[in-house]
Amino acid sequence: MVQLIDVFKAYENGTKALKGVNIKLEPGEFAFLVGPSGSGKSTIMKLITGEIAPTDGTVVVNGFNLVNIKMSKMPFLRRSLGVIFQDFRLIQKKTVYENVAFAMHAVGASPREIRKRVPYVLNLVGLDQKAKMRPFELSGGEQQRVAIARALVNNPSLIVADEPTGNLDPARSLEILMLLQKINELGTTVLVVTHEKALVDAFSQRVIAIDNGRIISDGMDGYYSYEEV
Ligand SMILES: Nc1ncnc2c1ncn2[C@@H]1O[C@H](COP(=O)(O)OP(=O)(O)OP(=O)(O)O)[C@@H](O)[C@H]1O
Repeated sequence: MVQLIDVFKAYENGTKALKGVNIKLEPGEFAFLVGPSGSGKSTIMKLITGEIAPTDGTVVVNGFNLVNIKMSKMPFLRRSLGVIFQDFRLIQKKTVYENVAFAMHAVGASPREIRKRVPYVLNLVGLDQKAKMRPFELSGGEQQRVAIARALVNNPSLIVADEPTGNLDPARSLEILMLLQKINELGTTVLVVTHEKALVDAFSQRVIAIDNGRIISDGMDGYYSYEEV
């Protein structure tokens, strides 16, 4: 599903963001990626979405080897992947329904498929009653749930979320992670970047800890190794 093998990333200014990273995420897994600011979390997310390329090593996502992927294959990778950001990135002029429908329209879904699927995902994230509202009329937690519905609507096999609770209060953050866990239980692989220890501790899930471009622990034991650094 996701495999990083001996991945190195040096940015153009010489910053060595990743120094030999190995991560394997099996289909259907849920994992947190944690680490201090500047440790390389976003770099890993950008490698997985194909936004940037590694300097060395191999990145395989949903069966696509991103090191030598043909440009013509990129839409297929993108379709198999849902991405969630800290700042929601919704279209303010569109309603909740339209924001989610737009993601289906963009990949060529028929109006009939859109009419069937959008209400289903809005119901899944608990927003079926707010379909006609626009993002500015919603709370932060609700806006993030729209973004989750949008990420889910094309039925991706993997969802990656980069600090999805960074703009939310603790109660809303917990709700969003519980929703991502529910989506995982329905079969989608989920990788969540966060630096909020309390949140990670609230879940019994795999925690991959990175520091200074290297994986320093990976398992179900939570944050311990990370705290000791
Ligand atoms: N485009 C870039 N050009 C040069 N250096 C970069 C670039 N993006 C990130 N870096 C550097 O790479 C390292 C890892 O950055 P990255 O954004 O992956 O960290 P992070 O763990 O996501 O941090 P944060 O929690 O603050 O978002 C840092 O030293 C950062 O300054």
